[in-house]
Amino acid sequence: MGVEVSVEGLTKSFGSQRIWKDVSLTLPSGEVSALLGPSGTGKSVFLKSLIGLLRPEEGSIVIDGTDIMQCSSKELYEIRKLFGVLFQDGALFGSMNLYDNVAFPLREHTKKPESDIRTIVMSKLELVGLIGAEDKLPGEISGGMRKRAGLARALVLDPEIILVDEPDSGLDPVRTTYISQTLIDINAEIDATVLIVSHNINLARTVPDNIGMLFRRELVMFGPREVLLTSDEPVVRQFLNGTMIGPIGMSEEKDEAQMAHEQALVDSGHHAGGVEDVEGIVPQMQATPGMPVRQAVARRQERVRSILYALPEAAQYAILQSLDADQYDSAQYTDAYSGSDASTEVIAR
Ligand SMILES: Nc1ncnc2c1ncn2[C@@H]1O[C@H](COP(=O)(O)OP(=O)(O)OP(=O)(O)O)[C@@H](O)[C@H]1O
Repeated sequence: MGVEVSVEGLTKSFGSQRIWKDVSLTLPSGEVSALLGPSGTGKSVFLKSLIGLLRPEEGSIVIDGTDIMQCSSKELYEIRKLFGVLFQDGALFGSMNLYDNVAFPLREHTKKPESDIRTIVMSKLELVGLIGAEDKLPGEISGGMRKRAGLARALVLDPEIILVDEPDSGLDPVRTTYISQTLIDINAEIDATVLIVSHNINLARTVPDNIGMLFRRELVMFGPREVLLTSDEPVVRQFLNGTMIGPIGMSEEKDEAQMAHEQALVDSGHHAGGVEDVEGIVPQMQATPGMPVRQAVARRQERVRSILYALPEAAQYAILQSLDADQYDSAQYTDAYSGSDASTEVIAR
């Protein structure tokens, strides 16, 4: 099972530019989490901080018992071996074919013979659906194939934590769904802890077990998917529906006057863009039939049961709906609704 990543009070600035402050969250072991947020809110900076490529000025990042903010560079080197990272463009070497690109970390970091390397590389290429394309150069294949090759390379050292930066960027909706399915299948197969950074609404609605969102230099929320997907927070609703009406603006956050002006335009008949209000929760994607059972599902059910009372009412209801009726008698929890605090905005992390 993948390891837990626990972030506490993390703050990052570049010079006088504050990116985010006091970010605390825990990526549960072996579950798939997604970090959403408008462009420029520092999602990639967060991801790079987790692997120690950027250094926040405050806070802790505890991975497998080691705080990488405090540890030695030798310890950080060891911790990094737990990670597989898919950068936005796949970050492949342009002069190497896909086989050599995927084999690269094995040749660099292990002493495995070429016969073992071949077995591993081919199995990862098969997992991402690239068998037959081993001899192609990155420049000869589509963006979607480059991403899948980058994913295969991120997997060869059997990572316990997989970080994925915008798997959907540059892909059409269908290819985005295919790569989403691949991520779920990988989680089923190797039970790694996964963090996906994205602003793709479909992916956010269907892939992760847990969702967080960055906005205005803060983590607005982080928790089971049902919390964000049922949230009434204006910024969350606007983001999920992709409309212009709400606190998120084109280049920076809007002020009250701008919001009032836009609302007046819409009130007088102007289209606010985006999709119709999508209410409720669409089912989460499952591992492809024939793949191993995704262990995260049962673990997560146990986990959300234990924090159910601390969640907003709508999220509690959605979670109860999603739990297997055979295993779970929701009637015994009905009383919990009346006692819960529906105005809770930030949930237990
Ligand atoms: N190495 C760096 N030095 C200085 N500023 C940086 C550095 N890396 C990122 N930034 C700044 O940090 C802010 C957040 O960038 P980041 O790429 O993390 O945003 P993001 O949420 O991932 O955006 P997008 O969704 O558009 O990819 C930006 O203003 C960016 O210019």
